Amino acid sequence: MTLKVGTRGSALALAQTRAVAARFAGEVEIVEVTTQGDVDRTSLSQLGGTGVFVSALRDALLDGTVDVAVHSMKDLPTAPAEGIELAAVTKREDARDALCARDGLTLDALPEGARVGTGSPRRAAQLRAARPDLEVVDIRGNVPTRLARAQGDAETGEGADLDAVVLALAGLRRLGLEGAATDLLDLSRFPTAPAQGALAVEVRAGDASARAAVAKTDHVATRAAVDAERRVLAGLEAGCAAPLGARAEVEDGMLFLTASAYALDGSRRITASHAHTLDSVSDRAELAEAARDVAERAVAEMLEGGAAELVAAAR
Ligand SMILES: NCc1[nH]cc(CCC(=O)O)c1CC(=O)O
Repeated sequence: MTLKVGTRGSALALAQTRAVAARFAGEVEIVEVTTQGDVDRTSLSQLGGTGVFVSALRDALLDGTVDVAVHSMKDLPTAPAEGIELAAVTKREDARDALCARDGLTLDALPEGARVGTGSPRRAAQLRAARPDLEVVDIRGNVPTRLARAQGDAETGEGADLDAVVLALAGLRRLGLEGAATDLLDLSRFPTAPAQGALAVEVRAGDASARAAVAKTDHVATRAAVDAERRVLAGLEAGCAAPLGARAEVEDGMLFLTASAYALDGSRRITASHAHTLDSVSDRAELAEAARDVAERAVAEMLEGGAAELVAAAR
């Protein structure tokens, strides 16, 4: 039986879905599903609510149009979805954000007052914190559209109205556009969205054959890391548009987590870092417990420091 794999129709979604589906067992068919996020041109920060990219795909899964749904994991709301199980979390790509600037410029080398585009309140706050002189411009659209704002038309170079845009390196790589990156922003100064760079593979709850077909693409350490990061989002009751960065990693027998909440204007950053020592780096139950533990401690510390106020300001 052919496994029907649902995806958004954007070039990025198609590229990443094809890449992960190639590793599923048996025959697969890729099915494009249109989501509200693809249709709506409103600013992401205006759209409100979480998961605009996700619900149409989940509906297609639940009504049997597809057997598997592949999402960018950072676009998934943290609330569990009725009737759906997370069958696999793929090994994370480089999670860093990339500055894509005209003339090969780095963030430090951008001229005073340069115009930098992003639709993400987190990236906007981080940019303002690093370079208060920059003019941060709210942009939307798919990756090539956003790139064109800084690069102009692919052939003529005309029509660029920004000096740079910030995009996820993982997305650029999957599209073969990594060459557009002119500066890779380090994760300690620019922690990225929870789960950035990982893909979520969902199946209908209890569908053992679909679960088995995708099982090989599950990466235990990535699952634990993004679980910890997403627990911070949930613990602060923040949505995907919150000015919140988080980075977790399994390394040297420990699960590390660092998370930061920002004031939208970049004037404040509240950071917490915690680690949990593991007896085994491949024991799922222990990793899940470690993720819960580091996230709980980070959330408590951030709330103590006033993070609720920062996150609420972005609603
Ligand atoms: N919010 C859009 C989105 N969702 C996932 C990615 C690509 C990177 C990833 O898989 O995390 C992007 C584009 C971007 O942020 O530049």
